[in-house]
Amino acid sequence: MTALAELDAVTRRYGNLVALDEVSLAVDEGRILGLLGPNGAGKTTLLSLVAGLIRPTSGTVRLFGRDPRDAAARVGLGTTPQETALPAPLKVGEVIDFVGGHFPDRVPTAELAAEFGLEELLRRQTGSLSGGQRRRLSVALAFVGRPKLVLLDEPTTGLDVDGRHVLWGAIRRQREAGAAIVVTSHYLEEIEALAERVAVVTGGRIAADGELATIIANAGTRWASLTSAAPDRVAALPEVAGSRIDGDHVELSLHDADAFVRALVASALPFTGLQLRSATLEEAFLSIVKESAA
Ligand SMILES: Nc1ncnc2c1ncn2[C@@H]1O[C@H](COP(=O)(O)OP(=O)(O)OP(=O)(O)O)[C@@H](O)[C@H]1O
Repeated sequence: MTALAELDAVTRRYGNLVALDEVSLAVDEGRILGLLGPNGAGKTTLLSLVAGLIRPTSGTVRLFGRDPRDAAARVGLGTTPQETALPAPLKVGEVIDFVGGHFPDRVPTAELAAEFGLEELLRRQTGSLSGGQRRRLSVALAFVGRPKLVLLDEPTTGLDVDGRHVLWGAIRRQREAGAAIVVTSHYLEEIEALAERVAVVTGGRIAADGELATIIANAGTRWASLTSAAPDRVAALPEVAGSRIDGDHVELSLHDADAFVRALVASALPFTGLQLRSATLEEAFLSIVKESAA
C-alpha cells in the first residue's frame, strides 16, 4: 500500500517542551485512521506537521511523497479551516465557491451542500450560523477539492446527536468514494463508529497503532454479567479479574472468557442470564493510556 502521508522519526519541540518524540507513522490510501490521545498528547501537532503548517524539529514528514510545506504537495489534501477564519459577511455558498476555486477539480456547491446538510443555509451569512452549522461547513470545506487525504481535527465537537450522525454519514461516503481520512476525537464512540485503524498518542509518542478490532482485542479484558444465588462463589472462580456484586447480580471482568465459562459450568454453581461482551474502545484506550503512563 502507498503511504499518502508519512512521518519518520519526527520530533517537534515548542521551546523546551517535546510535543512529539520520535514519532513514525504512515497513513495509507482510502482508509479512516482514528487518532486518539489525552489532552496535550500531540495530535494537533501531528496533523499540523502533515498539513505543512509547522516544521519538524528533527525527522522527516512527507505528504504524497513531498515536503508538505511545498504548496503543490497540498493540492490533494483537505483540512478544516479554523472556524474563526470563516469570513463572517460572506454567505455559505460564497465561502464554498471561494475555497473550491483553489482546486483544479472541485465538488459543485449544490452537491457539497446536499452531502453535508447545508442546502437550507447556502444564502445565510456565515457570521449568523450556529456553532454546529459552522462546524458542518468547516468539515464540508475540507472535501470541496476532492482530496485524496483529509485531516479532521475533532470534527463533531459541539454537535448535537443528529448533526454528528449527518457528518458520520458524509465522512463514510467520502471514504467509500476513495478519500483517506485522519480523524481525531475525544468521542471514543465516534472513532469506534468511523475508524478502521487506530493510533493512540500519549505524551508525544505512539502508544498503540493497529486495526480497530485488534486494538480492542489486545486490551484483553472481556466482561460477563449473570444472576446467581451464589454470587461470591461465582466471583471467586478462576479467570475472574474483578467483580461487582449487587444482590444476586454479578458483573465480572475476565482474563480469559472461554476458560471462565468452562470453569463456571464445571463448578455446577447456579446461574442464569449469562452475558459476555468484549472491551469497548474506551476501555481499551484507558488501559493503553494507563500502561503507557506506567
Ligand atoms: N504553539 C505552541 N506553543 C507552545 N506549546 C504548544 C504549542 N502548540 C502545542 N503546544 C504544546 O504541545 C503539546 C501537544 O499539543 P497538541 O495541541 O498537539 O495536543 P493535542 O493532543 O492535540 O491536545 P488536545 O486533545 O487537548 O487538543 C501540549 O503540551 C501543548 O501545550
